[in-house]
Amino acid sequence: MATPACSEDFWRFVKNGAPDNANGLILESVRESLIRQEDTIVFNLIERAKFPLNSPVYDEPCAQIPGCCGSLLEFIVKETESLQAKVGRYESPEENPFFPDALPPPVVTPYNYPQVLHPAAASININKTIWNMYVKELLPLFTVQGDDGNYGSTASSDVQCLQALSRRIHYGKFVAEVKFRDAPQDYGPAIRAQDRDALMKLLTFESVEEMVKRRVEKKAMVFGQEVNLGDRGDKGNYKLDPSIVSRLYGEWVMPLTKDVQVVLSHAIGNGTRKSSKNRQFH
Ligand SMILES: C=C(O[C@@H]1C=C(C(=O)O)C=C[C@H]1O)C(=O)O
Repeated sequence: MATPACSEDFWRFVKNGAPDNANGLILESVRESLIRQEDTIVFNLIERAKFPLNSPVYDEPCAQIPGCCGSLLEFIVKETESLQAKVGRYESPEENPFFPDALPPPVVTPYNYPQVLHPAAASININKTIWNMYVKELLPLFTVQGDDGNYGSTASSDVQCLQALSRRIHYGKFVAEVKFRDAPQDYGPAIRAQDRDALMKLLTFESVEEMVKRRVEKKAMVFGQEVNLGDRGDKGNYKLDPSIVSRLYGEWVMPLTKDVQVVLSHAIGNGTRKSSKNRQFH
């Protein structure tokens, strides 16, 4: 049977229980993107680790800025997203805003992104969970305690980290799309039955996850080492603790990526058709 031309056709096939051809190449390209995104995440975390925790960025209202009632981080993320929305960032199926309410429309001609995802994918946004994980759990793990007053640079660095983590975790939408397409005979019944455990089992490749954890740890070692000419390498002294990056992936990034996939399958099972990135799921 020929591969359905577009996502809509494909999902009709799934609903009808019709088989589809597996296409390993597609999963391969999704995995390649996830691997490349690791570089961005590790670099961004190394950049953020230059600053101490600087807790006022997160804990205190930014009283000096007129019209701002939340934290400095909230302010900078909202302003960044507003600017980026104008140039069409959130038209991309890879991007999900942290503050989707009242984003301005694009002022540029929209780029014609290929519609590869099921329409329900646009309704999935777990950025609230990602925000809480980053601020409450991750930051205290990889920054040193303290306050150097460098709040603007710290918050700018947080924007990069949050956006990179959000993109990676929401990439679960693409992982789900290719995995469901590759084996509709397995995923179709689990989606229709909304069987979370069965879906998790199908989606999980433990050997891949082990490899991912080892690779990101190695990337943190390579990217975070002191580079000297000659032999004076400062071995074992890293800008970011590599074991924390491995933990980040094992405890949060990969489980949340799979959550996105399961939430998507529920939305599909529930027949979510009309959707908008303006909805937050928790
Ligand atoms: C992304 C994949 O699916 C799952 C999620 C993974 C991840 O988030 O990196 C890794 C392995 C799988 O358990 C994959 O199979 O490559």
